[in-house]
Amino acid sequence: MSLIKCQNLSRAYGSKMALNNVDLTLEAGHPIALVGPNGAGKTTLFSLLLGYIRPTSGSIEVLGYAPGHPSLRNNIGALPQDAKLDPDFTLEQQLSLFAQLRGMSAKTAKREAARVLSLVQLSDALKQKPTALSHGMSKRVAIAQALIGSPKLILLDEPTAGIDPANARIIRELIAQLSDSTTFIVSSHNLDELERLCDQVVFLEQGALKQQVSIAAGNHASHYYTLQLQQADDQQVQQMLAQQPGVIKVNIAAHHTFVIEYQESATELDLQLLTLCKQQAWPYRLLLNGRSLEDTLFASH
Ligand SMILES: Nc1ncnc2c1ncn2[C@@H]1O[C@H](COP(=O)(O)OP(=O)(O)OP(=O)(O)O)[C@@H](O)[C@H]1O
Repeated sequence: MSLIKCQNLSRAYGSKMALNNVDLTLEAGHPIALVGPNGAGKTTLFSLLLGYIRPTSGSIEVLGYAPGHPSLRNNIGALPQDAKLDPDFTLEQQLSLFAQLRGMSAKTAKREAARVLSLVQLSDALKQKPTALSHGMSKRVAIAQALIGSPKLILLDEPTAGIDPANARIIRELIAQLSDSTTFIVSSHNLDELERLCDQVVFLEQGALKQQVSIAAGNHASHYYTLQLQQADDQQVQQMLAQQPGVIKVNIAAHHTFVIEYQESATELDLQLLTLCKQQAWPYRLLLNGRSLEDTLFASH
């Protein structure tokens, strides 16, 4: 059984199609990235999966059930984009309450509150009220809430938006650590972060599913090198790289950064490229096996 199965899924707000005929099947496993420009329909998809809103047409199943089904109550958790905590209650009180709403006894719920707070490295804040927390800490508490009951699926809408690198790292490490038992779907605009975290990317644009790419180890790395120089005449370098044996195509991905697509048979191209840098006295910054997620999604083919 698939984790998520959407067939011809559409959702309109008035005349606006927020999602348009999306067919999507996702299996449980490593974290999945959900990306797309503002207004692409990411939050709408999350809201549909959680059963907060209903499709205008088409079908949607989570773990074989329609969203909102009681069997999903303990199997799906979420961090909404604008998660808010009640300023008047301690974290222990709030998280215990959420655990009780998921069917736990008061005693178990208290233990669960302590467990999830320790997962986000905030055990010391158990008796504190949200007003005592920084923005990054508040976000971690909101994520702790999504972890209550160890659901099989957790949807995280921009979990690291607006928080500092140290807090973002704690969140990333937590997602990686829990991924054996929970599948995370992470919506974010930070492609570098998603690339480090996720194996699969779902790309929405204007309500339509544009691409579904696998970035599992080596998968999108194959047959691409990314070469970055400290200084270069980009057009000239592009031309010379394109003339190398085994090279299919060279794109200028950014200032002084070249994505080189090559034939499988060109096994020594890395050496060739470094030799060329030396011969031409190009000051090189890095040579990377593969290409960035950004380039994978947005390169013109
Ligand atoms: N409640 C609503 N009423 C009317 N239109 C809505 C509503 N919610 C979303 N939309 C519209 O649906 C489209 C998809 O919105 P959605 O919030 O799902 O996008 P998103 O990909 O999450 O965007 P962002 O990256 O900005 O969070 C947008 O055009 C948005 O304006």
